[in-house]
Amino acid sequence: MTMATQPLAPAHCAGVEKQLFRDAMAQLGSAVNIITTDGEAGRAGFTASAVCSVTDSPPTLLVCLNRSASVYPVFQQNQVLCVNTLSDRHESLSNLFGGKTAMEQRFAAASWAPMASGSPALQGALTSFDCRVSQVASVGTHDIFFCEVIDILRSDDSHGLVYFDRRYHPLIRQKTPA
Ligand SMILES: NC(=O)C1=CN([C@@H]2O[C@H](COP(=O)(O)OP(=O)(O)OC[C@H]3O[C@@H](n4cnc5c(N)ncnc54)[C@H](O)[C@@H]3O)[C@@H](O)[C@H]2O)C=CC1
Ligand SMILES: Cc1cc2nc3c(=O)[nH]c(=O)nc-3n(C[C@H](O)[C@H](O)[C@H](O)COP(=O)(O)O)c2cc1C
Repeated sequence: MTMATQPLAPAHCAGVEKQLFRDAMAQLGSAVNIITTDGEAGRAGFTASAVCSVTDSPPTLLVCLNRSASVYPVFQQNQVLCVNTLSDRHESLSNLFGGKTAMEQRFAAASWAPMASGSPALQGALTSFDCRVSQVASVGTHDIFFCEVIDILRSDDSHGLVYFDRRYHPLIRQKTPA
């Protein structure tokens, strides 16, 4: 079931300038993900760093999406999505899905396979979490999609990708001693 809550009033953010907030948030290193969906409203995808584990019972993660993004109505209607966590080889793909590029052009740059929900999994992603949206909360400019994970694909041998200080950085995987 999907529940929507009322957005918090902007006054709740008063006191810290937006630029100061962004400059500070830029110091939090984060994984980079391409969030995809496919369904009645069509296919769409965007880059997101605002992804977080919520609970393992039931397995749930969250994704924050700006309601002004062109992809927003598609995600809102489809109610399914796939979180594809990127490897160090995906920097240009992340930029392509980071805005302003036509959707066909975004998807043409990589190979995809549908998960059980219909959402596209990125071939070569570190991990793909196939999800059904279970709840939605609106806060300020963004919607928080709480997503129940219904299937997972993993490919653990690539290096990771971190977004930190407004730049991408490879995250080198240490080999486990035999
Ligand atoms: N949560 C979000 O909506 C994020 C959006 N972006 C978008 O990607 C572009 C490039 O971002 P950066 O190079 O990191 O420089 P930036 O100065 O726009 O953002 C710095 C940091 O602030 C946070 N942030 C930025 N815009 C935000 C928003 N509208 N709501 C909540 N948090 C936000 C993110 O943690 C981001 O890494 C911008 O257009 C930015 O809006 C990037 C990261 C997260
Ligand atoms: C590294 C990076 C991280 C981003 N993280 C988010 C995010 O967590 N949430 C979000 O709404 N937008 C995020 N964005 C911006 C969206 O990817 C972008 O607005 C989206 O592609 C929609 O663009 P469009 O309106 O041109 O379709 C991020 C962009 C980049 C480059």
